[in-house]
Amino acid sequence: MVGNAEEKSIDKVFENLLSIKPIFKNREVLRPSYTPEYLPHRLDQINSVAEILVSALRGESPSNILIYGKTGTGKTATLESVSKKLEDLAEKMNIECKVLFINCERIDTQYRILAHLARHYNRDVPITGWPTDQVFNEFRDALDKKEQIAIIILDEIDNLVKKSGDDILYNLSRINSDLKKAKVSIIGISNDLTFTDYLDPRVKSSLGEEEIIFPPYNADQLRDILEQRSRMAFKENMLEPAVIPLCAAFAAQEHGDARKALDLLRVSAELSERLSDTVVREEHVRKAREKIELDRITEVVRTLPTQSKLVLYSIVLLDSEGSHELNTGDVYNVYRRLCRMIDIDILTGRRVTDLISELDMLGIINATVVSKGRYGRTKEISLSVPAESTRKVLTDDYRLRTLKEARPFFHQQRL
Ligand SMILES: Nc1ncnc2c1ncn2[C@@H]1O[C@H](COP(=O)(O)OP(=O)(O)OP(=O)(O)O)[C@@H](O)[C@H]1O
Repeated sequence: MVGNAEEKSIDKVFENLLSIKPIFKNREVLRPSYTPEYLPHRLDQINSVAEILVSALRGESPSNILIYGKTGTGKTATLESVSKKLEDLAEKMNIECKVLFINCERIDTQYRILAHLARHYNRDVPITGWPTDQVFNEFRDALDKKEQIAIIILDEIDNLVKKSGDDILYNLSRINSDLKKAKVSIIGISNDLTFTDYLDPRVKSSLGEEEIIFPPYNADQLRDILEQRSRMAFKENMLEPAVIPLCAAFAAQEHGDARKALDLLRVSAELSERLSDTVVREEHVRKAREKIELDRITEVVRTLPTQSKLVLYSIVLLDSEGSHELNTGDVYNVYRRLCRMIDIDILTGRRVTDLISELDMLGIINATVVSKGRYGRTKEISLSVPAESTRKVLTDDYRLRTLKEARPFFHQQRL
């Protein structure tokens, strides 16, 4: 009997859910993996890239390019659309020209990049084990079998250089002098304007033959981007008029990131859908913004090293005790107790001060240096994130689990 009733109520659940009028026409177009055919407010950058790459259609190797811009400014999307157009035209004109996209966040060593390139030209290269020279020769020989142009795009090139140095760039930027038939151009895409400081000057001048900057979007531009996407994503009249301007304004405050604006719009609509609302409203946007921020904080806190988690937990405990003007000494005292409780090495006061600065940089706490006159300087510390959810994420870590029951400490009690 009970089983039957349950079955019926499950049927009802689906019935109810299906009776809600869907807000989305196509949710996928709001995801970062989707690139629209037309990119508003990137015409100048599209023209600059195309003016350089057009040489490939004349059988010449285009100049190398360095592309800079903050995250979410459309660098990858622009390069993807220009590359696709270039390859289509090359095919029509019977020119052998391929654009090879490499994400250096994932493929982040010289060996892996060369192996990836060699495999693209059907060479069998093991995942590890060969000397790098051999992999390089394999790629070069495969490429040079016929007249062709390879445009290698190294996305997130700053990651590659910081992790593995610039040998790969040195080798690739000199490859043309070794090739008889084929030609290679390199395009590096970076979020970090200063990454070329890490490069050998020869690599720097060869890679940076051309430089293109992608500025952040302002609120009006983000609004156009969201309008374009929402026409594809939503059924008609599903958004209240204030929704898109608000998403655009929030994202413009966070360095004009189109990815953030699109995420905010998608999460707002998902929230409205979950609340069985008929349209997306301003309040959904505000709630979605809080949810995204909380998810971000949770992820940052969850992935902190144990020692930083202990420092943060000390601040959370002091905060829950109602101490509003915490200083480094208070935090250090509680931190030492926590370390003893779970039998973990105690770091020096100086090191803990460094960890406090790192938490400040991550936006989890706010630490301001204050002068104590002849007693030197200290930091006044406060939490920038909600204490309860932070405490929960911290004690989800099995090493800190036994601290769940730790009572708030009285920081006046010096050790
Ligand atoms: N002008 C634009 N028009 C429409 N969508 C855009 C535009 N610029 C960026 N986007 C969208 O914003 C998202 C992020 O863009 P993209 O990945 O190109 O940024 P990026 O500058 O390469 O960022 P990152 O440096 O983090 O990789 C993608 O979904 C992309 O389609």
